Amino acid sequence: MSTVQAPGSYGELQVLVLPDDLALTYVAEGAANVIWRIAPPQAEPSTPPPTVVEEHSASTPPPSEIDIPTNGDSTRAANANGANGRLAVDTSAYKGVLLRLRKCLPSSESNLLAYEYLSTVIMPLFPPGVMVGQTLVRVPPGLVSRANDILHHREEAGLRPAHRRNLYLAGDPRPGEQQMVEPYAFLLEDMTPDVSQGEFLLEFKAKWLTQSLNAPSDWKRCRTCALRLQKAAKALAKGKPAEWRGLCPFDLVSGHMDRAKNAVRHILGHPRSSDEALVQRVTDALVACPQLSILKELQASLDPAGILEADHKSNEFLTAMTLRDCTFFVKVSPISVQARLGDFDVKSGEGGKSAYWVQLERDLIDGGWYSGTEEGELPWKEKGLEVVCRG
Ligand SMILES: O=P(O)(O)O[C@@H]1[C@@H](OP(=O)(O)O)[C@H](OP(=O)(O)O)[C@H](O)[C@H](OP(=O)(O)O)[C@H]1OP(=O)(O)O
Ligand SMILES: Nc1ncnc2c1ncn2[C@@H]1O[C@H](COP(=O)(O)OP(=O)(O)OP(=O)(O)O)[C@@H](O)[C@H]1O
Repeated sequence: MSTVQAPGSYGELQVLVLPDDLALTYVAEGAANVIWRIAPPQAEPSTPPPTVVEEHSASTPPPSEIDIPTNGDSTRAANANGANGRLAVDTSAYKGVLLRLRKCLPSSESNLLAYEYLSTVIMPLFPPGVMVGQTLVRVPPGLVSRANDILHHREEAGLRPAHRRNLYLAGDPRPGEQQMVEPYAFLLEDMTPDVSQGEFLLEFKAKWLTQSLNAPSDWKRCRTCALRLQKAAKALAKGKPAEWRGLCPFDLVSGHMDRAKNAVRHILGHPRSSDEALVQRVTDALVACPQLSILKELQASLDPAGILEADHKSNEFLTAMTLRDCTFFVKVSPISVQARLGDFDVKSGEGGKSAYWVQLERDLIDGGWYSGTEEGELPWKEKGLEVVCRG
């Protein structure tokens, strides 16, 4: 796929249908989605294996596969950017994949729209193998209902994070459950580390890799550090603890080993940050990975006017904002470091977000957060603790 197609011009899409009796295990959740490990149901020794759900040629769709009619005329399988451009799914065991089910959050996009955006806008921007592989699948309502039962049980047992309670999965048709239509879900390339092999997973956002074009010419801080300090000052004013030291994206892409290592120490966190060999290994891998330079270039080229002047309805600008908010998943093993990009959430600028972006930028400029002239007795104003970024 080498051209960007506008959403809406999407071709006929072949989508895998998951069996509704898959075994589900809760893995994690964010604000908008819950991640599950899936496995075939326990088969009786004499019964045939469960319905095989995998890719077939367009001319011979299996019974478990459906076509979504759309307004284009091409046919494509609903897979996005796995190791070689497609996510291979071992459906006999669903090995190497996780299931992502969407919560009933009205502000989030439907999975079909999210997939359309991902495959027509985002995926063509990257070479194969640099994104977390994703596949759109159809989920039977019974599967969602069982997943919701698990969430209810976890909540009753006090196992669900407090700030995630009272929000359940979309697509559960049972009366009494939160109602939102969502027939689709994603299979994701599983980045879970094998801790028994000494692996661990790092998750971080590289945020703004180039300076905001609206920052004053005598800026001392990058957009990400300026905003972090502004947020920290607000928290401190309310008597809350605040993390004001963090990853400076400019260090990561500076081309200077010492600065890049400093950024990686923030990503690794304590106590891993004091393992110099590990810091060096992860830094070498990140500075060599294609994702950072691609993100940096795209963020700049897709937002050439700056957030105060940009057309906030243009796909280019909105994609630049998406690329400033995507997540790095970095699996570190004793012998390798594997980086993938994920969480390319569609930004629409709607619901007051566009106005928020403008106001935030004005506040950063007018409040002196870029120039380092903000008012107040703040911890980073002490000699030796100043937060100053370099381009
Ligand atoms: O405003 P920022 O730069 O702090 O980014 C927001 C993120 O904050 P963080 O990465 O923690 O600094 C924020 O992340 P968290 O919710 O803090 O995890 C969201 O990703 C938010 O996007 P949206 O409103 O969900 O579309 C992000 O908002 P936008 O990317 O739409 O500005
Ligand atoms: N491909 C993956 N491999 C391993 N773990 C994953 C994967 N995708 C997500 N996770 C885990 O699940 C968590 C929640 O997933 P995800 O970020 O998709 O949820 P979300 O609701 O979109 O998050 P947000 O709060 O950013 O909206 C992640 O923080 C991560 O720990």
